[in-house]
Amino acid sequence: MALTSVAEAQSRLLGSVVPLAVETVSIEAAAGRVLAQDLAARRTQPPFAASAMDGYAVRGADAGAGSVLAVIGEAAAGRGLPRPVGPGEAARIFTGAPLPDGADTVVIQEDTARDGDRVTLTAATAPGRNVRPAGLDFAEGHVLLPAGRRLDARALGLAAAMNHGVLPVRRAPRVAVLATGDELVAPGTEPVGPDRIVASNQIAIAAMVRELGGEPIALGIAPDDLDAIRGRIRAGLDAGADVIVLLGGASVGDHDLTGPALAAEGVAFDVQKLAMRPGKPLMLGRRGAVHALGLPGNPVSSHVGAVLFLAPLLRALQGETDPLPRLEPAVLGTPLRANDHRQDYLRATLAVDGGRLVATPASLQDSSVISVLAASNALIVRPPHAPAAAGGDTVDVVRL
Ligand SMILES: Nc1nc2c(c(=O)[nH]1)N[C@H]1C(S)=C(S)[C@@H](COP(=O)(O)OP(=O)(O)OC[C@H]3O[C@@H](n4cnc5c(N)ncnc54)[C@H](O)[C@@H]3O)O[C@H]1N2
Ligand code: MOO
Repeated sequence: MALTSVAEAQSRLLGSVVPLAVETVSIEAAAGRVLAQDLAARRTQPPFAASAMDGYAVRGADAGAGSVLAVIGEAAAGRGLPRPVGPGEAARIFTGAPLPDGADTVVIQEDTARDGDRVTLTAATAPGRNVRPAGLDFAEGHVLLPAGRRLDARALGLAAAMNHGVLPVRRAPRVAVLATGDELVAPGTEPVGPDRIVASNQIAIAAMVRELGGEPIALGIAPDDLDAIRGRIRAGLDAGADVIVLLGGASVGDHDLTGPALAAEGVAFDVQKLAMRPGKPLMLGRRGAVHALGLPGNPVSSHVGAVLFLAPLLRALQGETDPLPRLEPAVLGTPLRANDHRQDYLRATLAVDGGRLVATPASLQDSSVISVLAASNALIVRPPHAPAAAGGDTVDVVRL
C-alpha cells in the first residue's frame, strides 16, 4: 500500500472537519475553550477619563510649581466628585477615580504639600499628565476577540472587561481513548507480572486532550481480541464520542487488530499508512461525523502522531482557524545524515545559544524511548529525501 505524505494526510483530515456546535457558557467556565463568534465590547474602557495616580486633580494652567490651590473635595474609584474643579482649585483624587469636570491634569501627591484645605504644588506637572482618557483601552462596539480565538487567561480577562458574563464557545470535543494489547497493565499495578508492559500512551493522550480543551473518555485497556476492541469502540460511541482514538495494534502483526475492529464498526479510512517516522502505521477515518484515529503503540510514535493529527483535529473541531502545528526555523546543533522516503520527526532540545535558536537532536531516536521524548522540547522536521545537513544549517522545528 502506498504511503501517504504527512501534508496530504493533514489536508484530508482537516478537509473533513465540521466544527462542533456552539454553546453558551459562563465566563468562568470558558477558560481554555474556543470562541465561536466575534466578540464586541459592550462598553468603553475606561468609560470616563480616569486618574492614573494618587494625587490632586487640577486644571493644567494651575499645575506649575508653587501654585497654592483650594482643595474642594475628593474623587475616589467608584465615587466621582459631583462638582467641577475651577481655576485656583484642586480635588483630592485616587487612582482609578473619574477626573472631575474642569480638571485635565493629576499632580502626584509626592509633588504636593497639604495644609488643611490648601495644597501647594512643589513641582511642575505638564498639563494632561497622569490622566487616562476615556476609551484608551477600547471603545464600545469594537470587535476585540475574533471567532476561533482560544480563551487563554489574557483573552478571558479582556472578555470580562468587555462586560461579557457568558460566552459563545464551541462544544468541547469528547475523545474516547482506548489502549490495546495483551501485554498492557494499568500504571500502578502491583505486581506487574512477567512479559507485561505498563500502559502509558492512554494517559499521555488523555492529558493532551485536556490541554487542547477536550474531554477524554477513558475506555481502558482492551486485549488483542477483535470482539473486545469492537465492544470498547461501541462503548465510546455510546458515550457520545466525537473522536475515537485507538492506541497500538496498528501494524501488520497477527495481533494488530485495531484497523479491522474500526472497519467492522463502520469506520471508512481516509489514510492508513504514512510516509513518516515515527508513526508509519497511523490510521485516520470516519464513521459519519465521528472521527477515528489509530495511533501506533510505540509511545513516541503515538505521541508524535497525536501532535501531528489529533491536536489539529481537536483545534479544528473547536473552530480554531490555524490548527496545524507551527513550524519555526532553528539551526542544527549537530550534523544529520541524509533522510530516506519518510518524513522524519527527531526528538530534540531547543535552546537559545549565542542569540540563535539551536535544535540539537537526541542521540537515541528509537520510537519506544519515552524518557527521551519527555526530555525533549521540540521535533526537528526532516522532509523526505532531505540531503545530509551540517551543524549550523537551518531546519524546521515543531515545539512540543
Ligand atoms: N513487519 C512490520 N512490523 C512493524 C512495522 C512494519 O511496517 N512492518 N511497523 C513498525 C512500526 S513503525 C511501529 S510504530 C510499530 C507499531 O505497531 P503497533 O501499533 O501495532 O503497536 P503494538 O505492536 O501494539 O505495540 C508496539 C510497542 O508499543 C507498546 N505499547 C503498545 N501500547 C502501549 C501503551 N498504551 N502504552 C505504552 N506502550 C504501549 C507495546 O508494548 C510494544 O512494545 O510496529 C512496528 N512493526
Ligand atoms: O512508526 Mo514506528 O514509529 O517508526 O516505530
